[in-house]
Amino acid sequence: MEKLLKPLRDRIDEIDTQILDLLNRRARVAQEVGHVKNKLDAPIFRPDREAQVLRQIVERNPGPLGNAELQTIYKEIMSACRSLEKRIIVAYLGPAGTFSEQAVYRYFGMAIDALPCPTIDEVFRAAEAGTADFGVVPIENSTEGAINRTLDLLMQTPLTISSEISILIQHNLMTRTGKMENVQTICAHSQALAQCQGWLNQHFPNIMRHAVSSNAEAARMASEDSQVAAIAGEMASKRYGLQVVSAHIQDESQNRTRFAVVGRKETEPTGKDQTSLLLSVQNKAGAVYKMLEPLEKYGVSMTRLESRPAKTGNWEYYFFVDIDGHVREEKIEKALSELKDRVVYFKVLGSYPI
Ligand SMILES: O=C(O)C(=O)C[C@]1(C(=O)O)C=C[C@@H](O)C=C1
Repeated sequence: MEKLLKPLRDRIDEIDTQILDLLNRRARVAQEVGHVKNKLDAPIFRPDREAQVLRQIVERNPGPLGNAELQTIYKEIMSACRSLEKRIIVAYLGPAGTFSEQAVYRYFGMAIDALPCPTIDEVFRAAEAGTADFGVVPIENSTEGAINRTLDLLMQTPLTISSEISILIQHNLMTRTGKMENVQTICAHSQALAQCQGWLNQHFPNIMRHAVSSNAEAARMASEDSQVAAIAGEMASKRYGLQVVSAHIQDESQNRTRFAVVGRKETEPTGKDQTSLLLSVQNKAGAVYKMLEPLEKYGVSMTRLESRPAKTGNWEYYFFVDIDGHVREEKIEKALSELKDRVVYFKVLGSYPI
């Protein structure tokens, strides 16, 4: 067999030499881009440009490699090139090993410094103060609903949303050995226990369940105690050296969490963007309808409308609205300038590629 493989592997080696050369050529050009940006004091990370590169890859892909796999590879290539310009710091809701951390690496690639923060407030503060270049915060979970603290902080922050990431939340049951023989307790965050309730009732109805501060904390406990099993995501199993007993045990197979990337710079238009708005109207009949009328007039499609009770002031609700398009597109500008006159509170949270 080795004889048959040898010539094929020689060809792979040869191609790898070429790829290596091309990657380093690409990296040197990125370094030049970095020098130009430094001179002009321009932002190093450009979500709009990275989105464009990823779209081009899909458009030009002749196969047999799949689009999603190539995009993963390209995210890492750009992450590595970007880190030669500047290694960016990304704050997120810690501890390490959570789905938030997974979202950070999925979006920015591995060549960054991830900064775990104890609360969502701290994530915003780190990005506002410049301790971090960006923050990654959960906005909404498809089974648990909106993350209220994030929505409240988005209202107050000077930061803008520069991108959005959606992560499929897949829970694994894990122990030190990959077996359940000695396990007395299954630990996880209360939300994870809730999301896996049906599966746990069916498979381990007699093992005690214990809610802890995070799934990563459960994984850390399981790594130190063979009587503990943890429910957590892939990142936690890697970080704490655990073996998977059973993968993807969540009751809802399409359990997703959306995260916002918040930063101090606005994202440029790419031609395929979304804008997030925060609005409020007086509590009068037909006010919400009137608020949205300009969107219809200019043919702007709304992809999300979520209401939150206001805590102060003379109105009762504020609305998180996502629309298709970038604030710098003419039709969006027109629609928003009319919409502004019909509301008591108006804030553009950010425009970013979809
Ligand atoms: O085009 C740029 O502005 C670059 O800095 C290059 C590059 C890349 O590797 O393609 C790297 C970082 C930016 O976020 C966008 C793209």
